[in-house]
Amino acid sequence: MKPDRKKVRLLINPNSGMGTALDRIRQSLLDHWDLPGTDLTIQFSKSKEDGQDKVKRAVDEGVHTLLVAGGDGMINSIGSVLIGSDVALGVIPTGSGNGLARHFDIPLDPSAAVAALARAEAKAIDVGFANDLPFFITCSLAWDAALVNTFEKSPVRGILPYVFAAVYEFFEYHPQPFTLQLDEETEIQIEDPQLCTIANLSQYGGGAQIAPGAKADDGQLQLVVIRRRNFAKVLPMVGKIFDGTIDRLREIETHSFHKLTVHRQKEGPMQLDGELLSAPAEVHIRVQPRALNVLVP
Ligand SMILES: Nc1ncnc2c1ncn2[C@@H]1O[C@H](COP(=O)(O)OP(=O)(O)OP(=O)(O)O)[C@@H](O)[C@H]1O
Repeated sequence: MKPDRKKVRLLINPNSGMGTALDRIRQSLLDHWDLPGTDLTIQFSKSKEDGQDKVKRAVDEGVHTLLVAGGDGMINSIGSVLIGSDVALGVIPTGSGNGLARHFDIPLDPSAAVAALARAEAKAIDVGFANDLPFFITCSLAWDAALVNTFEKSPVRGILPYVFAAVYEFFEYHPQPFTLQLDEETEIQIEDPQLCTIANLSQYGGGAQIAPGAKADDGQLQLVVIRRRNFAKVLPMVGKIFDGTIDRLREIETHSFHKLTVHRQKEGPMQLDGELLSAPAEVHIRVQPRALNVLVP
């Protein structure tokens, strides 16, 4: 069914630590979205599967705008169903990292986000795929993936446990050699890759900008690689990642590409939009240009 502009649906992740945000989101919806003639419905996404079923139904029912209150993991699971559709995805950030919302300057206060999205335009953004699994923000394959394992065990969310996990895994993670085949033209061999991130948007979340120059709709992805260094050399990089100047460091290699194959010696961790998976030794990355419509204020 063709989307009907009047049909707006809000899907809420009750697992993403919303606290009192729900009341404020409700009020902001009434103020900015519940206009005469609008068919506004609110649903909860109890799990990834439940959310995806509800989104499929929303698409079938001709919903035009799907607002999602959740973190980057939730956005990934819901957005995956919307790839290639005409539905506009509006992100109300209630997660801990909120990398997608930060990239697009969507207000981090959920009720302010609801208001800003009411005035936003839909913009088609690129979607990355790693072994056919979609990602909108980043995919990581080395220490930058392994640290998510430690972060997920932390009972608290936010930037501090993330930094703690990064330091802890810095000493635990043992790099394995990677061969990187970019667009069938360039081959790069790296004996000791510490960090190997593929970025569609600029940051992991929490303000940590790993690819400050990444553009959402340029039809390309960015590969960012850092070789193993001693801890004293890595420490100054932390400030650079937060002030958006990490790409000026000599130690960083950045390449834009459409297609990339990563050959590792053995299987290893993979991070997709903040979620940790185990991936085989060979990972195929590609981009689908302008495949997802996102509301950008
Ligand atoms: N569609 C979904 N519906 C309900 N829960 C989901 C969905 N997708 C993921 N989750 C789970 O919800 C929890 C919170 O995830 P979410 O991505 O919303 O927030 P977060 O992880 O704090 O945010 P961020 O990724 O921005 O740091 C996780 O346990 C995640 O596995």
